[in-house]
Amino acid sequence: MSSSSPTKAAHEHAVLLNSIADGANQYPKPEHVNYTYGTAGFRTLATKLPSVLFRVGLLAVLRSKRLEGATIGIMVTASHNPEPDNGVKLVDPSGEMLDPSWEPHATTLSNCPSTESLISTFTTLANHLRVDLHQPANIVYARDTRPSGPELIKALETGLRVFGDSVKINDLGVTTTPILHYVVKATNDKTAEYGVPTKEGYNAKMAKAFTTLIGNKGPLAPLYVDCANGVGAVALKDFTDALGDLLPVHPLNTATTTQGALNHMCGADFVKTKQALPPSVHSSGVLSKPGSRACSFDGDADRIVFYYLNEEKANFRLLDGDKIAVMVAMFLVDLVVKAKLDEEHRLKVGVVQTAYANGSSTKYLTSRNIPVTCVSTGVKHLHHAAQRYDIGVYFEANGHGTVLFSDSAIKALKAASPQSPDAANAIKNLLAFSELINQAVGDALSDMLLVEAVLAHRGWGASDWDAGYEDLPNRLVKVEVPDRSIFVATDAERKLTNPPGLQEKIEEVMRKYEMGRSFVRPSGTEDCVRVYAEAKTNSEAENLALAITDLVRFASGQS
Ligand SMILES: CC(=O)N[C@H]1[C@@H](OP(=O)(O)O)O[C@H](CO)[C@@H](O)[C@@H]1O
Ligand SMILES: [Mg+2]
Repeated sequence: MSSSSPTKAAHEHAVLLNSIADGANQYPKPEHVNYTYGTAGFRTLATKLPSVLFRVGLLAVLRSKRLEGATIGIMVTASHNPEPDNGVKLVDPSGEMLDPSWEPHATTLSNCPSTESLISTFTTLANHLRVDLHQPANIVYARDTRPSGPELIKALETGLRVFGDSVKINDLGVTTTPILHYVVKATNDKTAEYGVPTKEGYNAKMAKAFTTLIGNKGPLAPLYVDCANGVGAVALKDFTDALGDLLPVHPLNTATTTQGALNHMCGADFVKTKQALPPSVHSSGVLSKPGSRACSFDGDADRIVFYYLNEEKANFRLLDGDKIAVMVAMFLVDLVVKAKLDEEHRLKVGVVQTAYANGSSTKYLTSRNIPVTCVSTGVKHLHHAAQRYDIGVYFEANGHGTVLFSDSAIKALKAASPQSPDAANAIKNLLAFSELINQAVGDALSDMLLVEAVLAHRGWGASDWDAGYEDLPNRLVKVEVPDRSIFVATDAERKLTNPPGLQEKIEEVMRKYEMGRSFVRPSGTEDCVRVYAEAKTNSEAENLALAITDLVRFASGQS
């Protein structure tokens, strides 16, 4: 579009509104559905989402135009949720989640009941946000393997195309959430240092960093990877083709086109919540060989958990996000010490957790003088808190996390003049880790390589890694309540301020259990309240969870 004359501009604006109306009429909003852009964007049954996708397309273009054509990402996925669900979230130019101040705009647009109200809300929004509609826009999008993906992408593309030639689109096809984040970040990186903004660029960058880190320590022991029958299977295949035989990867649960298979009885969420092997991994027998370890991705490959069978009793042992954070933070602290940077450049390594982190992990870190910050659930909170350290390690217990290196940390490492070959080696490795680890978002594939690289450097197997600390037995319970909005949490969601009096009751019950800790918060992604409980023994954790669940039911009017 050009703005050569006021009449022409008015005409172009009218044409735009007409084409929005045409598109909107193809994708009417279903009645009686109320959408919210939450922690993970929009997420619900896929059949309810076409109108949302069309409107998200409009919003993404507004955001890109507002940011002078910076590339905005759109990911169509419902992660670990069941196959009939789907979802969509926006990615900001830095590769981070959409700026929270724009979340309400997404919610407002998606809830306009008619084409007319959509047009008027769009116009108001564009004015209010001071978007110059003549600016160009750049959008990159991708989807996971869900069967509903192609239809939803069509709706999204209809939303993008109403702007005509002013919008450039880059369709990454079927790929993981973290690869989409990587491409967004790399595309917007003016220095072109982050990497080539393609899937191939991602694979090449990681293969190079991993090769630097493993050197002649490879080939490593075989690793079994449960891909949750999702997009991780596709990405893993592409990556291992690029890597060669340094890490012999054996993918499991790769049935990406089998109906109903996605996340079904497998994947990181299954393993973490059931605290058990996926039956398919169990029956494959791959873990019965002593020293074997495996990991599970979730449906869009942004989470990972590891596990193995302990040798004496063949008991299942989970190595979750907390175990990853602890091992990685301890290792990076050691590398920083070895790097012997000058006092003024000494890098501060810190860990960010949520209230779901196992109490033993927090205790282990703090007793070793590693600073720990606790923040509210949701990656955006962790990510921002991690940015306050030179090297910020953040993981949710469920396996979603990464390690952020600040710009000044990278500068200090690049400028350092090492005093010894050991120091030079530590600096080289720290820089290689900063390349290997996805700087935009938690990434199962990158985290898998991170864990394997640390294990290789330590000379550890899974049981050595596990030996650091013993998790407190814990339970996570989903409680369905008539109205979860009455539950209001504070203090990084460790306490409730509402319903009145409930927090005192929770604490009274908690005190009865040795090492008991419990908290209640409304979910940001599902219509439920979550109860977390941990205590010294399994049965105490179970009983504490039951007692707190009863309190929650009672407080919400159920008996
Ligand atoms: C206990 C738990 O695992 N909560 C998950 C879940 O959030 P809830 O707000 O608890 O529904 O989904 C989020 C998005 O994927 C993830 O960040 C978070 O860790
Ligand atoms: Mg996920």
